[in-house]
Amino acid sequence: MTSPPPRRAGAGRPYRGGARKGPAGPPRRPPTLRPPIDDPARQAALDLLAAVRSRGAYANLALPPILRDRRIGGRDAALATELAYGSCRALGQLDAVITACGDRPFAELDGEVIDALRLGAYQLLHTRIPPHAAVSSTVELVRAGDRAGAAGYVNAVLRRIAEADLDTWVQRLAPPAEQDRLGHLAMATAHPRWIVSALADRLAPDTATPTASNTDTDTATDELEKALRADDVPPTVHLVARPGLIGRDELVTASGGTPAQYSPYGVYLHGTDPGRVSAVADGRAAVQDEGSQLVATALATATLDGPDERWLDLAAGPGGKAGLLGAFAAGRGAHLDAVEIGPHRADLVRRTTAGLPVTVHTADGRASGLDEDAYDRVLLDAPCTGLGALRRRPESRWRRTPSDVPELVELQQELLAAAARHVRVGGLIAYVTCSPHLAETLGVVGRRPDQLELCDARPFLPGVPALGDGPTVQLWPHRQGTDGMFLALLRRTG
Ligand SMILES: C[S@@+](CC[C@H](N)C(=O)[O-])C[C@H]1O[C@@H](n2cnc3c(N)ncnc32)[C@H](O)[C@@H]1O
Repeated sequence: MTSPPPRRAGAGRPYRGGARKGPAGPPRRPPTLRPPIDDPARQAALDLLAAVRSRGAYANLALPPILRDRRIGGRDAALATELAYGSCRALGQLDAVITACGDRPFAELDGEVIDALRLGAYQLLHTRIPPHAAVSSTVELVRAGDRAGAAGYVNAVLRRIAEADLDTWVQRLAPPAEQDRLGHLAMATAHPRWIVSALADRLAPDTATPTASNTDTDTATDELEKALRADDVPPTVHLVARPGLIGRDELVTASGGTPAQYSPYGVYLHGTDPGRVSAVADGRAAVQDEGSQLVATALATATLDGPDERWLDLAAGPGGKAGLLGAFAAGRGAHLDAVEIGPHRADLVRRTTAGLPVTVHTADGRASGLDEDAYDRVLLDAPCTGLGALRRRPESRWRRTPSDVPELVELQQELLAAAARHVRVGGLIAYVTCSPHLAETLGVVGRRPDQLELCDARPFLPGVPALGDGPTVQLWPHRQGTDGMFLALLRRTG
């Protein structure tokens, strides 16, 4: 049964706002004249949405200072975080519903009006906040803001949205799953279609073939949906006990956490602020996703013949893996050169590796001037789309575009060629991305320089389940609970 098309809201309303272009547009009230709004959580979420939209802020970096400066804590902080991050994650899906319910082209709406509509739509479609409270609280914020004249329009659109739940809107607006499986999943899980397609290609390359059975396709769709839904689950904080500096058991006791499942150095924190763990404050431990711990540990423990003293990290900022490798190096009489192109990020590497046998170089890894044919172990944790870490960056899925991929692949290939020049014959390179995209992972490794041979990486992640057929490794949030890290171990043969 098909649902009736939604009625559109807003006809006859006085609001005449459009996208603001330059200084023109309706006059604004000075901010100082705004009546105070007693809704700190929603106001914070609304301001975060404005920062993400108007100045390209990263939600996970911009929200903490907003909360801190306004002294928002406890339940209000939790609500602000849920509304702000949730709205960022669901952005494209919310916009589709808003577009269906409004009578004005989305592109012509004022930015502030869009923010309010997103905030209201998120509450209506993704939370248990009663619809009347979601609508009225959002309209109140608009009334108190710079676009007070749009309050009636926002009220009308939100009331129209409230007429149906999320599943109903997905059925109405998404392409039917039988006709367009990926397009339907994109709307249902609030992801851009190209990302759905990229994950589908990586998870089940052969279900796209005409010989794939319906059961294969159903199983692949189930797993794809799990992978997409995992992007909406905020990750547990993981700590790494830097080997030689603090034991894992000691860190468990000191932090009140629990031992990680797979990384021998990992600890899961459950609600404790890592900033309050003294071992983190003094550098014996650090916040680091378990997947990052596993790939760095694999490089440090992979079998190597000959000398094992000179290590290189060719794209090191902000220094998580350099910190772990530096701790391993300290215990083994080795030294790590860490290269990072961004001066600020290079400083972060210096800070996190202070006291360890690590030298940081601010340079382009493609032409760093460091010795060639010289390094025993090389990490190339390449700049990438970050599609394996979308759960950490709420707005990121909507900001990345497919056109980012070829540019990054070119850089990844150039950096891998540089790594191949720096490593000695018989030495090892770990090529790592926090993206499962085929072009950035198997594609780059498939076009590796001739002198690099692919080794089986799986034995160096002992105890980690679901690693597949090898020789490379792809970790997934929905399989191992880690970020979506890719690892290829490459040995130079000539
Ligand atoms: C994926 S991050 C590395 C993360 C790091 N390994 C960690 O665990 O904290 C990639 C880094 O490469 C840096 N980068 C980008 N292009 C580079 C280049 N041409 N040479 C060196 N570093 C580069 C980026 O600034 C970024 O800090």
